[in-house]
Amino acid sequence: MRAAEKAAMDAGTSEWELMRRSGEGAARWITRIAAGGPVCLLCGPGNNGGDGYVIAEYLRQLGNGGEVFAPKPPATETARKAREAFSGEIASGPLPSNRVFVDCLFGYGLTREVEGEFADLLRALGETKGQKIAIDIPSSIASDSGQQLGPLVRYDLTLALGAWKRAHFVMPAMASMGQKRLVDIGLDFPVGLPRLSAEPHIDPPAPDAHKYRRGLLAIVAGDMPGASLLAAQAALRSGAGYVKLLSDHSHPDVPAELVVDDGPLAEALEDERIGALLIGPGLGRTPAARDRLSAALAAKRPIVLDADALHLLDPTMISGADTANIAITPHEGELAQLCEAFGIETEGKIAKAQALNAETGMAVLAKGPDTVLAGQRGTRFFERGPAWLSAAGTGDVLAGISASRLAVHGEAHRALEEAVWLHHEAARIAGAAFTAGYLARAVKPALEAFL
Ligand SMILES: NC(=O)C1=CN([C@@H]2O[C@H](COP(=O)(O)OP(=O)(O)OC[C@H]3O[C@@H](n4cnc5c(N)ncnc54)[C@H](O)[C@@H]3O)[C@@H](O)[C@H]2O)[C@@H](O)CC1
Ligand SMILES: [K+]
Repeated sequence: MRAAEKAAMDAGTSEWELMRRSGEGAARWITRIAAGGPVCLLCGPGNNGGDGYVIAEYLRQLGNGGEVFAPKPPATETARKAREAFSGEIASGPLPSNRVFVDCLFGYGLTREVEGEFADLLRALGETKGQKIAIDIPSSIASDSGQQLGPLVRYDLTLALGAWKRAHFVMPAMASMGQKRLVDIGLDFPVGLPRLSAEPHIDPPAPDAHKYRRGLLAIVAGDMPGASLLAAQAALRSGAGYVKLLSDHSHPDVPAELVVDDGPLAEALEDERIGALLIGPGLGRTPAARDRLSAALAAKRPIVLDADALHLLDPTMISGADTANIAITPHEGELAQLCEAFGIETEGKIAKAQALNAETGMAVLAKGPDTVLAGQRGTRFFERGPAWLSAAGTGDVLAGISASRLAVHGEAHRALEEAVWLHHEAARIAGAAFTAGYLARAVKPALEAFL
C-alpha cells in the first residue's frame, strides 16, 4: 500500500488528493448508511484521522454534520490540512449513543499498543449503541499482521482504503470487521502481490473426455479408512473422472462408484494413468504409514499431503522431488510442526505459509477459520467460510476436493485455490449443523456454481 501510494505521489498525485479520494469515497458509503441520521466521528493524530476530517466536512456540506471527537491534534502535514478544511467543532464530554460511529483513530500507521485516552475512547465505542464503521482497518489492529493492539470493537462495516491489507483476512481481526468494502482511490498495483482469491471458473469435461483423461485420483488409505472414505466421497464430486482407494483393508460398504484396490501398494502406484494422489487422512503415524508415504512420494505424481502425512513428512522425503507438484493442507498445529521440521523460524500464519512455500517449493494451504494459500502463483487470501465448517472430517473433505482438482489439471496452486471455494460453497449449501458426509455430498451442487 505504501509503495503504491508513493508511486502515485511520484507520478504527481499529492497525498492530500489521495486523502480527499479516500475520505470522500468513504463518506459516500456513510451517507447512505446514516440516511440523514446523526453521525459521530473519532479522529486520530495521523492520516487515518485526516480521512476522518475529510469525511466530517463532506457530511457537513450535505447538511449532516455530526460530532467529531479528537483526543489529539493532527500530527502530519496532510492531516493538518484536512483539519483546517473542516469547518466544524471538536466535541468533548462522553461519547453519545445511537449514532453512526466512524472510527478514524488509527489506520496502517498503528505501531504500538493503544493506551490512555485512545484506549478509553475505543472502549466507550465498544460499549455504546449504534452502527460502527471502521475506516481502513479497526483502530486496534496492526494492518500487516492482524495483531490486536488494544480494545477491539465489533464493527458493522469496515471500509478499506485503496487496497485490502493483510489484516482484513486473518483472525481474530477479520471477525471484528463486519461487512467489508473496498474504496477505490485510483492506485495501480504491481502484479505478483499477495491478493484476495478471485472466484474460480471450473471447466466442464472436454468433448472427447473419458474417465482417465478427466483425471484418475488414487487415494492411499491407512489404518483408519473412514477419513479416506470421506475424502473419496468429496473427490468423486469434484471433477475427477475416476477415484480409486488403495487400501490394505477390506471395505464391504464403500459406494459402488468407488473402486478399491487392495493389492500391494507399490504395484498399484505403477499405474501410469494415475493423475494425482492423496495421502494423509486416516493414514496413521506408524512405521508402516511412513513406508506408504515414502512409496506415494516415490511415485512422482502430483500429490496432496494432509493430516498424518504432514506429521510424518521431513525434508529427506522430498529432497530431489518436483515439489511444485506437491500440495499440502496443514491446519495451524500441522503448519507449526512442519515449520519446525523444515527449520523455519517465523511468527504468524501468513509468514509461516510463505516461508514454507519459499523453502520447499510445495504449495501450502494454511487452512482454518482464516485460510491463506502460498503457492507458485503467489499468496492468496480468502473470505471467511461458514463457521459450521468447524466439525470433524471437514478437513478430509477439503483434501478430497483438492486432490480431485489436482487429478483434473495437475496444477497444485490452482487445485488448492479451487478447493477452498468449493469447500466454502458446499458448506453454504449444506446449511447448519451438517456432518462431513453431508458436506461431501454438497460438493456436487457447489461445483455447479462455478461452471
Ligand atoms: N499515506 C497516504 O498517502 C494515505 C493514507 N491514508 C490514510 O492514512 C492512514 C495511515 O496514516 P498514518 O501512516 O499517518 O498512520 P495512522 O493514521 O494510522 O496513525 C499513525 C499516527 O498515530 C500515532 N500512533 C501509532 N500508534 C499509536 C498508539 N498506539 N497510540 C497513540 N498514537 C499512535 C503515530 O505516531 C502517528 O502519529 C491509512 O490507514 C489511511 O487511512 C489515506 O488518506 C490515503 C492516503
Ligand atoms: K481506523
